[in-house]
This record gives sequence, structure tokens and C-alpha cells, in this order.
Amino acid sequence: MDALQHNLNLTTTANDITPQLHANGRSIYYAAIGIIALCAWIFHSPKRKYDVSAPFYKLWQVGELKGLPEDTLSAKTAVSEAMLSEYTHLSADAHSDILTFLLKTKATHHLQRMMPILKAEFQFILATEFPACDDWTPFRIQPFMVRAVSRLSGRAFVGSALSRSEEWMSVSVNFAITAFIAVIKLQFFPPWMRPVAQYLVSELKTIRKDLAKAQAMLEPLIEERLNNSDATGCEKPDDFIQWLSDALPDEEKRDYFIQAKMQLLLSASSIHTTSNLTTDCIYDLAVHQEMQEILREEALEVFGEGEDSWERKDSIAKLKKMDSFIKESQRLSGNVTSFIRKVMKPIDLSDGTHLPPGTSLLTPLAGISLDERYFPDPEVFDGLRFWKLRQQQQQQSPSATRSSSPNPITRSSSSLSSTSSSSPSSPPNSTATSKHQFTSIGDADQNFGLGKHACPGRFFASQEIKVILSYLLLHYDIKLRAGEPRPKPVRLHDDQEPQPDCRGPIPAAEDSRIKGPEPPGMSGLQTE
Ligand code: HEM
Repeated sequence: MDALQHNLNLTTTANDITPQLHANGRSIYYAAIGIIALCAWIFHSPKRKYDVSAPFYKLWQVGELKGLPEDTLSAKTAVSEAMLSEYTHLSADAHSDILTFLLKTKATHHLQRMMPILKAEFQFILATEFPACDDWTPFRIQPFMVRAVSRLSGRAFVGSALSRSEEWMSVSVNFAITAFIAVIKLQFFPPWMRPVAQYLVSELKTIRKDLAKAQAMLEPLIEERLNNSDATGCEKPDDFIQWLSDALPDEEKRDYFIQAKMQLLLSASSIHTTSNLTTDCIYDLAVHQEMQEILREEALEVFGEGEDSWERKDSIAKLKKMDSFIKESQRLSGNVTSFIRKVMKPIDLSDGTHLPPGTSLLTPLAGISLDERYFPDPEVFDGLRFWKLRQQQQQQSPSATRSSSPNPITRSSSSLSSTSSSSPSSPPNSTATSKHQFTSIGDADQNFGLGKHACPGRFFASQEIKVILSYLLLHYDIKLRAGEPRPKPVRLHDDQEPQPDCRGPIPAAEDSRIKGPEPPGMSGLQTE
């Protein structure tokens, strides 16, 4: 009884003082940050300010750079430095090659098998998280897309046991956001202060907690799989947990932290990039109503013959107009920079430019995307721009196009080994067979980076976006609220994102919304 009373008293007292403690704690926290930042500023000598060992180049003539080995021009070091991985854990470290390898091989080859699964998962998401849309219905598309992409990606990476778990979704969606905020806060401090200043950045603690949560969720699943691995006739699951488990050496197979970290890095690389672009596509569809008809017709041709058509090997490849539309959306609203690299050994370019070790490089992607030498009428949104270029290419070299391999791996490696060309209006350095596609890469086609480190998840992203757009177009009409302009991307640091608050096609208000047309199973949407 005494003990109980003691507890009760403690609780009462704690409740009484908690707000005050929080208020005081917060003041102390901000005061401490303020004082440290002030000291940093005072002691940051002018000499140090000019001691910039890494002049910042922005260039896109990367033909000579993209093939250089990692020990001369490093992507890993550049990303690790930019993301302050030492503190944020945003780096796959020794496992980055395994991660990339598994995405290039297992995940990419898995695409066709994934089609009906992704479609079924998207139907489930719509059934549980989407408005009925019997008439034009306001809807906020951006948060929906984050959840939808997180679930679809989760289905492929961790399987259905976790992909529908709210806790898993929360950890996998928030990891990148928390890390991004941590980086911004840490950047207020000069590098020499960060070993101490890290304790003032609460997001770093959240990152550690999220890693621990992910580990706790994965551990029983992996343990069960490892225990069952010897059972005969037991088919292995087909997801990233399994691929990674198979690829890790024996001594790391029960290192659940590695699995947790790789999964959260995968989420950080894939969820926001893919959901942002899908949101941008929806905004562009809402503005360019005529494109909805064109793409719906194409989707009907490809998927209109029943459930089997979602399983056909060539279905996604047939969506050429949609492929062009997505690429055009990305050209005008996608990333603003690309090819982030750090010079590790001196590099001398053919024009005499000397790049000393320590130089940081990045390419100004937004500038390239608006360069009329490569994209005539660059300010104009032309959803069929790249489709027309593919048509031209087919007329010029039908045999090259016919022999074009549907295998994304073949396309990607051929494009990496191609030689440079710089004819205006066609991005240089893409092979005849791979040019002008959403997943193509070339000197003026850098939305997915370049060279050895070009995004290994782009084929997966392409499939996810096409499944989502096809399904929505086959079931909904999309428009913005009356008089509402296309929401402009929001600039964040070196990045840009679609406006989360836009009233767009699925999120809509008043007379704007998504409304489903009435072909078999169609209804309509509107952006709020
Ligand atoms: C529209 C969606 C996406 C965009 C715009 C995008 C963009 C990029 C870019 C620009 C890079 C840097 C390439 C370079 O430095 O040369 C990259 C790297 C990477 N991406 Fe993506 N990405 C997307 C989707 C995905 C998805 C879905 C995954 C996973 C399934 C993924 C996994 C990765 C990984 C692991 C890397 C690091 C590769 C390496 O360093 O070798 N990305 N991505």
C-alpha cells in the first residue's frame, strides 16, 4: 500500500511538473545549440573560411568522368560526406556493393513476377485508403502516394508480413526524413564540433531507435526463415530479406542490424523518390487532360484483356506513351542535381581542367533539362516528347529497335558502355536501343545518375509508377480544382519535391476532384 501510494504520488508530481520540465528542457536545448553555434562562428577564423580545399564545380560534360574508378572519383565518399553518414548511418558501408548487386539482379529480374502482386496490393490500398469517388471527390494525393509506394516497395522488400504493418511503414517512411533533418542541423556546426554537437541533435537518437525497431521487427522473421531453411520442400520467400540473407556470409546471416540497416537504406532510396515522381505525374495528368485519354487508351490496349494481361511479360514495355509522359514529368519536376562525386586522386580533363583531390562535383541537372540544345522548346510540357523521339529512332533504324532487348539489365549495361555523341535534341551517349526511355541514362539523361553508380532501382521504380498510373487511369478521371494552377515543386536544399498540400487530382475540393469514368470498374478523382 505504501509502495502504491508512493507510486501514485510520484505520478501526480511528475504530471504536474512535466510541462514545465519540457519547457525548461527545450529552452536549455535551444540555448545550448545557440551558444555552441555562436562559439563556432566566433572561433571559425577567416583563414579557415578561405581554406576551401574542395572548389565546387558544376559541369555536365561528364563523359570523361563517369567511367573513372571509385578510388579516383568516388560516389560513396561524396554521398557519405553529404549525408554525414558517420552520424546519420545513411550509408551501406561495406555492404553497398551487395545492395546494388541485388537490386540490379534479383529485384530487376523479379519485375515480371511482381506485376500481379503489385497490382493486387495497389487494389488493396485503394480499397482501404481511397475515397469512393462516386462523384468528383477532393483528395490529397501526395501523402497517399507516400503510403502507397511505401506499401508496394515493402511488398517486394520485406513481404506481406511486414509491408502492411503501420509500424514498419512509419519507420521506413520516416527514416529518410529524420536523417535529412539531422543532416541540416549538423551542418550548422563546423566538422570539428560535430563529435560533441551530435548529442544536441535529437533526430540522431530517433534514427538509432528506428534502426532498433526495424531490427526487432525483422529478427523473428529472419530467424524463422533460417530455422526452416533446411526443411525440404519448403519454398524460399522471394523478397529482399531472403536475397540479402542468401548473399551474406555465414557469420553475418544472423546479424539482424545489417538487415535492418539495408532495409531502411532501401526505403530511404526508393520511397520518396518514387512517390514524388508519381505525384508529379498525377499533377501533370490533371493539367494535361488530353494526356489522360491518350494514356488511358494505351493502358486499355495493354491491360484491357483481363487479369492475364497484368502477368504478361511485355505488358509494361508496351506502355511507351506512358513511359514518355513519366520521363517528361521528371524532366520538368525531378531532381535539380545529379552525379555527386568526390575527387580522390588528381584528374586532368582533356580541356586542361585540373581537379585536385578533395574537389566536390555535381551536375546541374535542372539546367540540362531546360537546355534547348537537347530538349527543343524546353519549357513546354510535351507528354509525348520522348515517344516521338522513339518513333523517329525506330523509323531511322528499325533493326536496332527490333533487336532492343526487353531485359533491363542488358539495356543498362549497353548504355553504360556506349560512346558519346552530342547531336542536338537527342541526349548524347545513349545507345540506339535504349535512348529516350524513362530508364535510359546518358550525359543529358542524368535523372538516375551516370556510370557504375547509376540508380539500380530505376527499373523497379518504373514498374511501380506504371502500375499505379495505369490502374488509376483505368478507374478514375483526374482534375485540379477550378482555376488552380499546377502546383510548383518545392525547393528543399539541393532537391525539390511536389507540394504536399496541393489540391490535385486525387485530393480535390469543391468542384475539383477525382471522378471515376464508367468503363468496367471505372470511377473519378480530383486533386484537392
Ligand atoms: C523515381 C525514382 C528514383 C530516382 C529519381 C532515383 C535517383 C537516383 C539517383 C540520381 C542516384 C545516384 C546515381 C549516381 O550517383 O550516379 C540513385 C542511386 C541509388 N538508387 Fe535510386 N532513384 C529512384 C528510385 C530508386 C528505387 C526504387 C530504389 C530501390 C529499389 C533505388 C535505389 C538506389 C540505390 C541503392 C542507389 C545507390 C547506387 C550506388 O551508389 O551504386 N532508387 N538513385
